[in-house]
Amino acid sequence: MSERGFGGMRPFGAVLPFEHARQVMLDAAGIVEGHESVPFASASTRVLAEDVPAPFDVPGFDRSAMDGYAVRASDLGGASAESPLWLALAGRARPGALSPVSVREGTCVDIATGAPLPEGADAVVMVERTHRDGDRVRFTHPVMAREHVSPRGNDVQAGAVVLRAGEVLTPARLGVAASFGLCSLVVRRKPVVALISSGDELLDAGTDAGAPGPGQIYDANRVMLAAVCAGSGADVRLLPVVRDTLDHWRNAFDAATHADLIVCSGGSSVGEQDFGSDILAERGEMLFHGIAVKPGKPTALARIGSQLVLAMPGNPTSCLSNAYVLLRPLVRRLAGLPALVPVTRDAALARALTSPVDRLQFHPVRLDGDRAVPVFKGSGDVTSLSDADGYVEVPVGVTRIEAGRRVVVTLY
Ligand SMILES: Nc1nc2c(c(=O)[nH]1)N[C@H]1C(S)=C(S)[C@@H](COP(=O)(O)OP(=O)(O)OC[C@H]3O[C@@H](n4cnc5c(N)ncnc54)[C@H](O)[C@@H]3O)O[C@H]1N2
Ligand code: MOO
Repeated sequence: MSERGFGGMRPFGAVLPFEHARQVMLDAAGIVEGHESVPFASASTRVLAEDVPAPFDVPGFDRSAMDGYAVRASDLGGASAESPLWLALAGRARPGALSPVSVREGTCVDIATGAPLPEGADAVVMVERTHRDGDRVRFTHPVMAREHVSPRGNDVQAGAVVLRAGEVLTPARLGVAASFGLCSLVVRRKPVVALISSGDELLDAGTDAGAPGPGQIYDANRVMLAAVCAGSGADVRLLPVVRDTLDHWRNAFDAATHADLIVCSGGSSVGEQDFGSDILAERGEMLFHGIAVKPGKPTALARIGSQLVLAMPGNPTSCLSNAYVLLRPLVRRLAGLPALVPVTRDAALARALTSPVDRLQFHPVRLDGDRAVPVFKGSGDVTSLSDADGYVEVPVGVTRIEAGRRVVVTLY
């Protein structure tokens, strides 16, 4: 640990190509074990842990799909505008109860959408196609048997698996579960992600009020990382800011043994005070340190027993850019959520942009109609991404893209 060249600094050796690093990371991650039962109010976007079979038919009875009249189709065979047929009105059928009257030959029943079809009826005629005169109703069209009737079990038959383990709970799927009288579901446990910000300069807005002192800054990374992790299905735990000593790092890691994933920001580079990589080497197995990406090069991944640790750069833009392209897929994988499908836009680059020859660059851009406006200021500038809608990927080997060129923008 203490063997350091260059006056305590350790320069980066070889760094991994971005896609390689991303694959190493995804290969190291599996869905976390464990289930819990959650009420519907907090079930949206959770991942179902078990199949849900239908306990009964839906609808549970032959149901009218229209407001109108329940009839026997055979009674209206010859009905037309020229020779209308009249049926006697026998009563009313309303939702929530079986019809008190049945439909016998020559009669009809006034019925509401959603009401059980009265005994004897086999079709419904929309009210717009009829004319009522006292207790008689005139029909001018024939009707097919089953017309405007949703038969029992038409939507779902009892015993059919309507929701499957591994599916994400969307509003529609919650609606299906609700229609079976359920009010909670068994879902996969959320991965616990512990967030650590490190740096002697950092202030915590929660406890350190007032203007920063000389050389001090407010911690922005934990807030950004927490938002990305929570939006990717994690149960987020914020740990206190870690100061730049190995003992502080050790204490923080001791406090994070419950986490499935530890995400740190700061101290991931090669400086004398950058203990992030030291603690990873001390506690576990380093899977990589350094990625050929801009921003975000000093990023490390390690395994400590069953835990993963992703150590991100302190620079806010580097940290958040990596959170979008690395941390988000990692957390989604741990949570059992499907990989995000990138959403892209085609645009004309508003200004030329440059890129280092040896790193893949995720260059943030703002969309302005058909134009992609580069907005990257610097890795240390917290506003580089707040004005961005997405990024342009500039491959290794490409050092410049000229203004006016068509580019693909991947939205964040
Ligand atoms: N000799 C080299 N030096 C550096 C290299 C390199 O390859 N060789 N890489 C540079 C790159 S690229 C980056 S990115 C940074 C990352 O450094 P660290 O991860 O060690 O981050 P720190 O030094 O701790 O902080 C960098 C910067 O960010 C500020 N910071 C830190 N934490 C927060 C936070 N939670 N909220 C807001 N701002 C934060 C910190 O004050 C620093 O200004 O390394 C380069 N160096
Ligand atoms: O990798 Mo750094 O994020 O370029 O400043």
